[in-house]
Amino acid sequence: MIKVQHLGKAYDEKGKAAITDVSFEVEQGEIFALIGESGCGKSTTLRCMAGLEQPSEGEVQLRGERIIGPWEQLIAGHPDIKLVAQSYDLFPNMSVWENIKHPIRKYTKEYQQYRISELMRLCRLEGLENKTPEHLSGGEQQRVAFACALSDEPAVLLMDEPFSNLDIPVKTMLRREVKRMVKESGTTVVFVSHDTSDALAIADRVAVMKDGEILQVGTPKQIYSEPANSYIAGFFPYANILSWNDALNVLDLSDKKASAVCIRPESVRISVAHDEQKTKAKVIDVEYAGADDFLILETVKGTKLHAKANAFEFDEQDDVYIHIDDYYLLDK
Ligand SMILES: Nc1ncnc2c1ncn2[C@@H]1O[C@H](COP(=O)(O)OP(=O)(O)OP(=O)(O)O)[C@@H](O)[C@H]1O
Repeated sequence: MIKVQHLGKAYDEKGKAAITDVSFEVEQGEIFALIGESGCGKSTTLRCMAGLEQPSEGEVQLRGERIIGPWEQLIAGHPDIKLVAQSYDLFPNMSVWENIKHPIRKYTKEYQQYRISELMRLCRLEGLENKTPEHLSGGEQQRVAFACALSDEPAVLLMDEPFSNLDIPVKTMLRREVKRMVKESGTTVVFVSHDTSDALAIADRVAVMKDGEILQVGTPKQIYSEPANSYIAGFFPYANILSWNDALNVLDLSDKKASAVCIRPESVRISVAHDEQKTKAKVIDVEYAGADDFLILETVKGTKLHAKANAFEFDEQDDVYIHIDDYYLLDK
């Protein structure tokens, strides 16, 4: 559906390029996430894909046709591609109904009625028809922005940080809703986020960006369990990225060679019973987080590890024995 080929963008001819040689493809109906730290070039990539930014190099194709940049046409953008910006861009003086109607105002009254009612249902906005954006919660405004973007049935929906500025319960609910709405409508979606949990929760595939370049593209499972390098491995919270020497303190790595080792917190198995076969460690911190508690452990040889465990079962200074169930070797 959409093909990004060797895309490059330098805002300032003398300065560093915002993105360099960015390439990936997105299938029809797929949810694709671009993740990376602030300033790594996610929004620039998205804006080039929407035809709102002129690429310095490379191109973006929609169904095999090049997206024309803003310097080459009078009105920037592409009719089949909609971008939902971080600011939602709703009309403040219009009701929810009128906001959703705006992109399809040229169609017949009957079609408008049918389409808006369908979107109100799809985006769970029933009952909010007459409210203006200022009287809606953040999550509701986000759903209205989503309905507006979907109203003219774009082939591709681009979303810039759709889940930021939302509290955790709303964010969790909205991620689930977005996935349902997108899969139900068959739209192709590319969204950007600096939060790996967004990508893991709803994306079919993920691209990790750093300093304007794509480091790895894969399914959430591949990115999580086969990270291409330590940066990607460490981009997920609580990952243990150990130097080779530190790793030797907790793992038998004979016959193996790498520059670093990644151990996920859920791979650190903890027991309290004395066991000569296991590595002795001390609990140095306990972090309560409800469903996902974490311990910080330190082995007798000084290697620190995050471990997932029921925090109520442990106290600081407890002696424990650990076994590493799984790990990944990292080359750089
Ligand atoms: N209009 C612009 N003019 C000049 N430089 C820009 C412009 N827009 C972005 N940049 C620069 O390009 C780089 C990439 O910015 P971009 O907004 O694409 O990153 P991002 O990953 O989306 O960041 P964030 O997550 O903070 O939104 C940054 O160094 C930024 O300062």
